[in-house]
Amino acid sequence: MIIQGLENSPWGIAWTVITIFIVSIATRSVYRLYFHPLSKFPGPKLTAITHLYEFYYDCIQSGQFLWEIARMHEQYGPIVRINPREIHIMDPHFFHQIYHTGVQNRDPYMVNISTAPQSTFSTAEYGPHKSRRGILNPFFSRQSVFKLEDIVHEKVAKVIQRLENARRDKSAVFVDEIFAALTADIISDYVYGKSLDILGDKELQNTLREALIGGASLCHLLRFFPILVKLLDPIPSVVQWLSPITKGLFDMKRDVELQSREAIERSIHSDNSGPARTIYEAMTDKSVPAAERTVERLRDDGLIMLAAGTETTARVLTMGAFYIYRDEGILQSLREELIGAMPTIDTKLTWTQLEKLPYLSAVVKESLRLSGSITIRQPRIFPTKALAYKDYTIPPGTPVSQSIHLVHMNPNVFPNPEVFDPTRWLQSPEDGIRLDRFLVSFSGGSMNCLGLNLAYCEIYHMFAKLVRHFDLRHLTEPEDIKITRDFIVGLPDADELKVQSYVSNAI
Ligand code: HEM
Repeated sequence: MIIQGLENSPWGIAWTVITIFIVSIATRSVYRLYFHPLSKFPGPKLTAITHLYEFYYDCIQSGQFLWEIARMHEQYGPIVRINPREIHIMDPHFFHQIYHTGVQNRDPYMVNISTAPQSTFSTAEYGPHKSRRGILNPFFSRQSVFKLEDIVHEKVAKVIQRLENARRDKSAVFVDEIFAALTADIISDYVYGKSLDILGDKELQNTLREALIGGASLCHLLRFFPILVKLLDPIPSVVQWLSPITKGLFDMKRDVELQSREAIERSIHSDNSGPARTIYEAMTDKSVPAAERTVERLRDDGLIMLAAGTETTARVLTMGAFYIYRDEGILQSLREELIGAMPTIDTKLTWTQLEKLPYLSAVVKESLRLSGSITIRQPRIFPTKALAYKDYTIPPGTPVSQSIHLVHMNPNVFPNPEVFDPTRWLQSPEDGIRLDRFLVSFSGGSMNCLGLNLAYCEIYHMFAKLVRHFDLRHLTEPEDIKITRDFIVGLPDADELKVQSYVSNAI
């Protein structure tokens, strides 16, 4: 259909291409608006037509789409079509109907954020995910965490020593850096049996954290341009050019790859008798299909465990420490309870004993709620079943999500959601409300967080020791840590969450 009279001119060809492009966009838009299976769902017309809406808020406006989703719900109600193919629900009572243990897949576009395509996290389909996850589960059960609790004790003691040095020197510390060193040291010890020992480094040089921040900066681009995930390994320079802070990510990948090669090498010469002692031993056991015992598989799961186990828990500790010391009443209530349970500062309690302390438990929950540890939504796809919500039937194959951060900031469930108020957790059972159902930091169902027991164990121990030993006077203000952007984890306006404080002895 070249325009008459212009058949052989470059203009004629250009016009034809442009015309075909416009007609195909117009046809697709009409289909998405009026004939698509999601056409009857509420939402702005533009989001129904194009992914550019989401692209604009996340890639151009720097991680803002989550807040745009909240605005859409204000206008259109609890169920909204947030892009041409996805439904978002904002109803905390419906969270566990989306995230449950039945057959469901992850959204293949969303898993690209991990930069580790062979990991369990990036395994979108239910069956393959289940078999990969089955190998890792035993290492993160409550029983396994109990066995390794000494690692947590030892690293928490190192944090206390560092804070003691800062107290003595009267120097201000970045508590976020200390907590990220703690969690990185624990998870590296846990996964490899060899700690990164960042807490032992004078400068707290944390390549793992740098790698994570670099990787997270790419997350939205990777969703929209999955080809970039394929370029990560063969042409890292392209990705580093797009985002220079990703250099740490590639250094990290190389390190983990080396560990993976060594583990595979060891497994070839091992007689495989007795139960696996380390995660890598389990992943290279001869009972695992050979196609799964590859360097890429070990590397990518190793990377995800290190990544997922570091910044998330560190944020809960940072946010919690910030709020505990900003409110004299909260600090005193917590300290009184801890002094009762730990008569001297050297008293060593177990995680199970700490869990029995009601005020500490309430502080842990409130810290999890407000930490914004994972802000990115995690859509689930029901491959064969339709999902009913109120008068709507969501067709099988549709990605459906509910953002953890929006559940935690819902004023109907958590009145004054911006306020750090541990008493809401103590009051709710008295009011006959099961508030715990709405604490969904670790998501839910069979694809939920693998490391939640380890995270709880770390948080309980660190808060107990911190408050028993020290007072903190923050130089950071609440507006500096207010979460305004979503880059997998919640970020403030600045590129990193930072809390700086002076340390003194607990009074
Ligand atoms: C407070 C700290 C943490 C929070 C808030 C958190 C939160 C989450 C969330 C929301 C998910 C996504 C689940 C989904 O798709 O529905 C996840 C997945 C995951 N987390 Fe955590 N996490 C934390 C700590 C940890 C730790 C300490 C580890 C240590 C290994 C860990 C390992 C993982 C892994 C491996 C996955 C992927 C699981 C899978 O695909 O089966 N996380 N986490």
